[in-house]
Amino acid sequence: MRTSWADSVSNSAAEIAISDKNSLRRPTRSTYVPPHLRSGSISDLSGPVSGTNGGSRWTGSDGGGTKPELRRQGQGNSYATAGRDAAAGGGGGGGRNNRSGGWDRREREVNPFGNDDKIDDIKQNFSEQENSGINFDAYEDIPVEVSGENVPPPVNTFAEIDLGEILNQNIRRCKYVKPTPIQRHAIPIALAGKDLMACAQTGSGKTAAFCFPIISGIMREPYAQRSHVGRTVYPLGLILSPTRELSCQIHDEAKKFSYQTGVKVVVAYGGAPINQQLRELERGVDILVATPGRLVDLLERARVSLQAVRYLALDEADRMLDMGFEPQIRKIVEQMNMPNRGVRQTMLFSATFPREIQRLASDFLSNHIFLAVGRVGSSTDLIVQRVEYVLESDKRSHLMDLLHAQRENGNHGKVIRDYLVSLTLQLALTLVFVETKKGADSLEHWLCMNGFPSTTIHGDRTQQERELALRSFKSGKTPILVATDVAARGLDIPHVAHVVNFDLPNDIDDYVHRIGRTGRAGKTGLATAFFNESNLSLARPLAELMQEASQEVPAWLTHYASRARYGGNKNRRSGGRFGGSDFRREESIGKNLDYYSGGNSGNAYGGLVDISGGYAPGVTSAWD
Ligand SMILES: Nc1ncnc2c1ncn2[C@@H]1O[C@H](COP(=O)(O)OP(=O)(O)OP(=O)(O)O)[C@@H](O)[C@H]1O
Repeated sequence: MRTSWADSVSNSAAEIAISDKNSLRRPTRSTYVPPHLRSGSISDLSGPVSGTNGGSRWTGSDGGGTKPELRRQGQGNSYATAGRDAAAGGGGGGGRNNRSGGWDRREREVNPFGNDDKIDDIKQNFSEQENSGINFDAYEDIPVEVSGENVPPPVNTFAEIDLGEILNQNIRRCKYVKPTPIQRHAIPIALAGKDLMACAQTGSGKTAAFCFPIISGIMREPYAQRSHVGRTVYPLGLILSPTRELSCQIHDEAKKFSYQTGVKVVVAYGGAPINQQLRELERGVDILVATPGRLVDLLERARVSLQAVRYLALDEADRMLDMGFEPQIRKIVEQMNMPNRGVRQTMLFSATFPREIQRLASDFLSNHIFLAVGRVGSSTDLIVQRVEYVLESDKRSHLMDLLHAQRENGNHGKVIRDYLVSLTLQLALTLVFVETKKGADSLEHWLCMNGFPSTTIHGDRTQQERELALRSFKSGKTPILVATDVAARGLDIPHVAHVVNFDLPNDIDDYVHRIGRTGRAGKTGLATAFFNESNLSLARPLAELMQEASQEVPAWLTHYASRARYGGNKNRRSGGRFGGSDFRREESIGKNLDYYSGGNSGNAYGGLVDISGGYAPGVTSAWD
C-alpha cells in the first residue's frame, strides 16, 4: 500500500477522530442551532450580527445570492475610486470598502514583508533581470488550452488587471514583475466571476492565481463589515488544501497579498491547538484557509459557518477529490449550508487533473471554464530527470554515492554568496521521498549516522516536529529531508536542488508532484528516481512522461515500458495527457457532438483555443 495514501488518509482520519471526540464531549449549548439545521440566511438569524447588513453583505445589494459577474456590473467606478483613495492614504487604507469590521487592524497587522517595506525603493530597483526568481523565458511559447463560454482574454501585465492599488503594492513587495502564464489567464477569468478548473505545472504560481481574485473580490464587496453571530464566524472565502503545511504556506502567501487591504486571512489545520485557532477566528475572518478535517471540526462546533462563502478554492483539487478526501469535501461543500454552485464562485487548481476526477469535480462547478497551461500532468522542462535501476538492497549505498558526489561538487550544504551585497543564502537542499513512515525514520537515522545531517517529515510525527523539520530543512541546518508523500504537493521550498525518489510512488501524478518540489519558478532542478521490478506499473507512464519532457529515457526503461500493462486506472493515459484536456470536450467528441459550437460565436476565446498556437476547435492540442 502506498504511503501517500496512508498518510493523507491517516491524517484526515486523525482529524476526524479529534472532531468526533470533541463533538461527542461538547456539552449542548442551549442557544446553539447547528448551522446545517438553520434554514434561513444569516439575516434571518436573531442575535447580534456584527456587520452593517448581516446576511446580505455577501449577496450584494440585491440580497439574492447573485453570481459575482452580475454583482460586479456597475461597480467599476467605486472600485477604482476606493483604490485611489487608499493609495492617496499612503497605501494603508482599509481596502476599497474600508473593511474595518469593527476594529482597526492596521495598527496590529504584522508586516509580513519584514522591514522590506520601502515601496518606492522597490519600484525604483525593479527590473525584470534582477527581480523575481522567475525565469520567464522558460515559459515562452507555452501551450495554453482554454474551453468554456465567454472566456475573458488573458493579460500581459498586472497593470492591465484592476486589482487595486494596495494589492498592486503587495505584488510589488513580493517582487512579482509580471504575471506567470497561469496568472495571465486565470486571474481575468476568476475576476469575471467564472467558475474555473485550472491545470498548470508545479511551481508556476497557482497560489497567487486564486488568491488575487479572492482578495480583490472581497475588497469589492459592497458591505464591508465582517460578520459573526455569537461565536460563529462567516468567512467569505474558503481555501482548502490537503496538508497542514500547505495550508500554512497558502496562509502565509495570502497574508502577504492581503497586507493592509483590510481582508483578514486565518488558517485552521489539524494537529495544532484548536483554542488558538478559535481565538484567531473570533478576531474576525474574511478568508479561511483550512485542511478539511479541522474545518469539519469547526463546523460541527458551530464556530464557523459557510453560509456566507462567495469564493471557494480547492488547491491540489485532484487530491482533494480523490477517494481519500472526497467524502469530506462533499460534506463541506454540499451539506454545510454553503451557497450552491452558481451562487458561490468555485475555483479548482492543480498540476494534474485525471479525467475521472474532472468528471467528479464538475459536481461542484457551474458552467466552468477549463484552463490548461503548459503540459498538464507533466513535469516542467526545467527539471532534469534521471532514472536509475537500483535493487532494493542497494538503495542506501546508491543514495550515499549520490550525496557524496553532490558534496564533492560543492553542491551541498550552505554556501554564503555575496553576503554583503545581497545577503542571499545559496542553499542546495535534497528532498528524499520514501514509501513508509518507518522507512523515513530509519533512512534519516542512517543518513545522520553517516555524516549527512537530515530530518524527516511524515504523518507519525507531531505537528510541532513536522514544522520544526521543515524549518530546519529550509534553513539548511539539515539539508536533507526524508519525506513521505505528505511533502509531495504544493510545498514551495526555495533551493531544493535535488529530489530523490528513493521509493517511487505507484501513481505517475504523485511522481509529477514530488519532482515538482524542485525546478520551481523558472529555476532548474534535478530529480533522480530509483527504479526496480517493484515499480513495473510505473514503467510506461514514466517513460512517456520523460520522453515528453525531452529527457533521456534509458533503454532498459523503454524495454520495461513496452512490456508493461497499465496498472491502476490513474496511470492510463490514453485519450488525453493525464486529463490534460477538458473532459467535456472529450466526451462530446466521443458522442459526436459539437459541445462548443453553440453559443460561443463572436467571442475570441469562446471555444477551445490554443492561445500560443491558435488551432481550431477539435484539433488536437500540443500535448494530446
Ligand atoms: N508573477 C510571479 N513572479 C515571480 N514569482 C512568482 C510569481 N508568481 C508566483 N511566484 C513565485 O513562484 C513560486 C511558486 O509559486 P506557487 O507555490 O504558487 O506554485 P504552484 O503552481 O502552486 O506550485 P505547486 O503545483 O507545486 O503547488 C513561489 O515562490 C511564488 O512566490
